Amino acid sequence: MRNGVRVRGLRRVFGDRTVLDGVDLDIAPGEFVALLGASGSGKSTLLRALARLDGSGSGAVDVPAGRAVVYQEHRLLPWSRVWSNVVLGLRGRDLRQRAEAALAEVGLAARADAWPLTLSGGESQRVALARALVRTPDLLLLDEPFGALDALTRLNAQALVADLWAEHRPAVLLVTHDVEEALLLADRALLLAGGRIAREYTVGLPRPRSLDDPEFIALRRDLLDGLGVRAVATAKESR
Ligand SMILES: Nc1ncnc2c1ncn2[C@@H]1O[C@H](COP(=O)(O)OP(=O)(O)OP(=O)(O)O)[C@@H](O)[C@H]1O
Repeated sequence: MRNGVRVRGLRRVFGDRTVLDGVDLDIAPGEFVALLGASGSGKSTLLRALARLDGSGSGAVDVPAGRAVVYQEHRLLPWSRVWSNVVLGLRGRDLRQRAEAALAEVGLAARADAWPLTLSGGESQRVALARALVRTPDLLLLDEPFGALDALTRLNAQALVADLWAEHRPAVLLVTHDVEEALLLADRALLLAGGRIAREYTVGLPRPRSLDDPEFIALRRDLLDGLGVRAVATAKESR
């Protein structure tokens, strides 16, 4: 059976700085959760704990064994062809076929034999998504995966992630600075502040979501308020 995420009382201290101070977090199987918070609030630290890349915290962290992480920078190996990057570290037969199937899902079947340096930023990020998909994760951890993309490419990448999530239904934790991105994609948006999940917003809007929906706009304002950026929101809305 698929399982989700259960974190209780997670604390992580760097030197004399307590970054995570008793985080409780649940993500149900198949649920899409966005994590927002000020720069330095500990979002990536929490994501790394869920990825089990950092075992130095205290508290209980239960996560599914099948996990995949996508970072802001795609981390493709330049000396390996695209398909081989997708299945990097995997063993078994049919690796090429599995890579091609995952690349087809992100619209890059034709680039299987390309070198990573010949790809655009958006294409590289789609390869990174294919590399995550091919592992059929129960938990997909996305650390600002679209942060380095231009606005249009970013919108396309968000739509792709929405489609892939609907198709495969992993539990997702998406770390993002982008309130609209969180509200377009997530079932819940969490605000990390003071080392804890300080606020939680349920995004009960039907998908696909529209930026013009009055409920979307109201939620966006709430979240920006929570992040303490009301002035920016007002300026943007009055344009
Ligand atoms: N390995 C480390 N050693 C020392 N301090 C660290 C380490 N990793 C993170 N920190 C500190 O912990 C705090 C939280 O970092 P983290 O990267 O989790 O924040 P974040 O919310 O993801 O920030 P941003 O939105 O800017 O990416 C920061 O002050 C950072 O300097």
